[in-house]
Amino acid sequence: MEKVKTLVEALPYIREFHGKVMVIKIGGHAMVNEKILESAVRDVILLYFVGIKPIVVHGGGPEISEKMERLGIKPKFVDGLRVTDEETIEVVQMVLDGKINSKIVSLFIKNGGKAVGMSGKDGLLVVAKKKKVKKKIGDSEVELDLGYVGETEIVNPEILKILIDNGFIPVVSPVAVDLNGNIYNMNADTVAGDIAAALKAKKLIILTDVPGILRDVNDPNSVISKISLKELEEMLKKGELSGGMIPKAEAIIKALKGGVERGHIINGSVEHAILLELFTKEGIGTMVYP
Ligand SMILES: Nc1ncnc2c1ncn2[C@@H]1O[C@H](COP(=O)(O)OP(=O)(O)O)[C@@H](O)[C@H]1O
Ligand SMILES: CC(=O)N[C@@H](CCC(=O)OP(=O)(O)O)C(=O)O
Repeated sequence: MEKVKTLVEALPYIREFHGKVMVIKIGGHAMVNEKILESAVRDVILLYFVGIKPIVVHGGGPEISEKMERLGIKPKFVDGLRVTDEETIEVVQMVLDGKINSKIVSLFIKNGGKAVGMSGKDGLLVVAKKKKVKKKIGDSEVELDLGYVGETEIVNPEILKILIDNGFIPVVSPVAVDLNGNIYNMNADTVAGDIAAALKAKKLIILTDVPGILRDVNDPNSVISKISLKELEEMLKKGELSGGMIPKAEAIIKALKGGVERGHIINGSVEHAILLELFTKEGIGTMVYP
C-alpha cells in the first residue's frame, strides 16, 4: 500500500519534470561498491524513461588516491583539491577516464541505458585554465601551485545538447583541457555545477556519502531538508561546512545563480536515493532553493 501511495505521489512530479535536463553527480564515496553504483545507474535510467534528460558527471577521488598509493605516490590536498603533478595527472586520467567512466557506461548498457562516455575534453565541453589558489600564511598571502588543477574558463554544452536531444545519456569525467591541449584535473562537483548552469538545468543532484547537509557534521540525524541559497552562503561563510562539502555547496550556489532551479545533496548509498528525493514530497536529503 505504501508503495502504491509513493507511486501516485510521483505522478505530478513526473509531469513537471518531463523534457527537463537534470545533472546528476555521482561522487567517489557514493560508488564504493558496485551494487550501490548500479542502483544509482538504474534510477537514472528510470528518469530517462519518464522523459527526463539526465546527464551524469562522476568523481572518483578515493580510487585515484588508492591507485597513487599503490604506485608509491603520496596524495596531497589543498582545500579539498588534489595537488596534481605530471605523474598524478596520468593516474587521474587512467582512473577517471580509463576505469570509472568506462565502468559506469557498461553499467548503463547492462541495464538498458544508451550511455555515451566522455571527458570534459571532448567537444571542448569544459575549457579550463590553471587554478590559482591563494592561502594566508601568517600576515601574508601566498599563491600556491597545485600543478595541473584546473578551473572552468568556459563550458561549451553543444556536444551534450546533441546527445540528450537524440536520446543518449552522457557520462562525463571531470578531466578538462585548455586551448593549448594541456590536460587539467577538475573537481567533479565544480564540473557538474558549471555544466548544470550552462544548460540552465532543472536540477543539480549531488550523490555523496552523508544524508545531506548536516547542521552538526557529527550527527547524521541533523540533516537540513530545505535551505535557501542565502542561508547556504551564510553557512559557508561561517565555516559550518568543511572538506568535500565546500565544493558541493559552492557548485550549487553557482548553479542556482546561473539559472538552475534546485540543488540537491543526497546519500548515494541509500537504495533509490534519486527517486526518493525527486518523486516524494519530503525527499530524503537536502534541497537548496533560490
Ligand atoms: N555540514 C556538513 N554536512 C555534511 N557533510 C559535511 C559537512 N561538513 C563537512 N562535511 C563532509 O563532507 C563529506 C562529503 O564530501 P566528499 O567526501 O568529498 O564526498 P564525495 O566523494 O561524494 O565527493 C562528508 O563525508 C563530510 O565528512
Ligand atoms: C582537483 C581535484 O581534486 N580533482 C578530483 C577529481 C575527482 C573528484 O572530484 O572525485 P570526488 O567527486 O569523488 O571527490 C581528485 O583528483 O580527486
